[in-house]
Amino acid sequence: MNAVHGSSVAPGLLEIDDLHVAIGGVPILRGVSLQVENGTSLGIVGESGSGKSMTLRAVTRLLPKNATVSGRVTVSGRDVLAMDAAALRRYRRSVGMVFQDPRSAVNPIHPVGSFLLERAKDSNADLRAARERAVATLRRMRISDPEARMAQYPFELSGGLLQRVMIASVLMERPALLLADEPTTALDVTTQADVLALTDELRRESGTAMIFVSHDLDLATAICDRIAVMYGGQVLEEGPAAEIASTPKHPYTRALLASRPDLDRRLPEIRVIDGAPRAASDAGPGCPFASRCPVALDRCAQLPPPATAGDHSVRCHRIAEVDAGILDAELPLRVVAS
Ligand SMILES: Nc1ncnc2c1ncn2[C@@H]1O[C@H](COP(=O)(O)OP(=O)(O)OP(=O)(O)O)[C@@H](O)[C@H]1O
Repeated sequence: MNAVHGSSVAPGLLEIDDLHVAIGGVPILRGVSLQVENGTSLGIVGESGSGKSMTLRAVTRLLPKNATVSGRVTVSGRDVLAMDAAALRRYRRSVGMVFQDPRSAVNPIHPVGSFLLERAKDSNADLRAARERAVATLRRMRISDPEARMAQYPFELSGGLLQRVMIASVLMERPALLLADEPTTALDVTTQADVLALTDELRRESGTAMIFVSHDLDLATAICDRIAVMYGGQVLEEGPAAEIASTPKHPYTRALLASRPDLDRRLPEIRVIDGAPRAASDAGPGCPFASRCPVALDRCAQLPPPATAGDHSVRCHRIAEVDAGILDAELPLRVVAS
């Protein structure tokens, strides 16, 4: 499923360049640079508090009032940070957004059909055509008996079904960009996989690019073209999903992979990385992972700039040794259960 589309030469649909966000003077994002090309998907992965959601919020300027922002965010060449209120409203309407809890995004007192029709009408004034389009989209999302579903209220639908309705309604408008923040975290594992596979299928059909935020590296590598690994408000590694999954380089990415549950062995426990994640607000100029990193050196007190090989970049002083396999014992990709 992983494929890298587009050319690294063509300008991206979305360009984030040296983005800094502070809230009430507390640094949250510390120089995030990312690119998403038309029709491709980027997974942003990291532990809680690493700045994934804040990055998405900065893309739509949905930040707290006391936030200060610097850097550049451009979408199709338009400078998002410089938009006036009217331009920002238009721009936000053009971006699809899906959040963790579908119930928070729908009005509980209206049937789901009214919500879908509202969206279908935006691009088609004819009510009958809008209804047909809404029903077809539900069917495409493999929702059985879509006409009956249209008359149901949100509480009558399971979380998985309601999230599928939400995603269908967002993709119906064929946005150039879909922002999905942990869209399946509230669902059980099997439903998660189904919903994500369908989302990916539909977004590819409509040529929609996606940023998929998740703490689950496996899930993100399964559906995204590229992966950015964030920690402490910074991107520590970025590259093609298949490469990140097979040859992760940053010690933090390796720790994330090693700490996932071992499904092959059906071990129920989830292993965690030793130590607590560090918030961007606590980090100095050094690598934010240094205090938990098994191979940290004194020089990790300064985070190096990204070292790029092909289209895979990593911020780590020990990258040459990682590449040479010298640190494999200290940075295992599988932790053997004791
Ligand atoms: N409204 C806010 N005011 C102040 N700090 C905030 C606010 N929202 C988030 N933060 C802080 O910003 C940092 C990044 O938060 P963010 O929500 O982007 O993390 P995340 O990686 O998405 O985590 P999670 O997976 O838990 O959602 C955290 O340290 C968080 O405490």
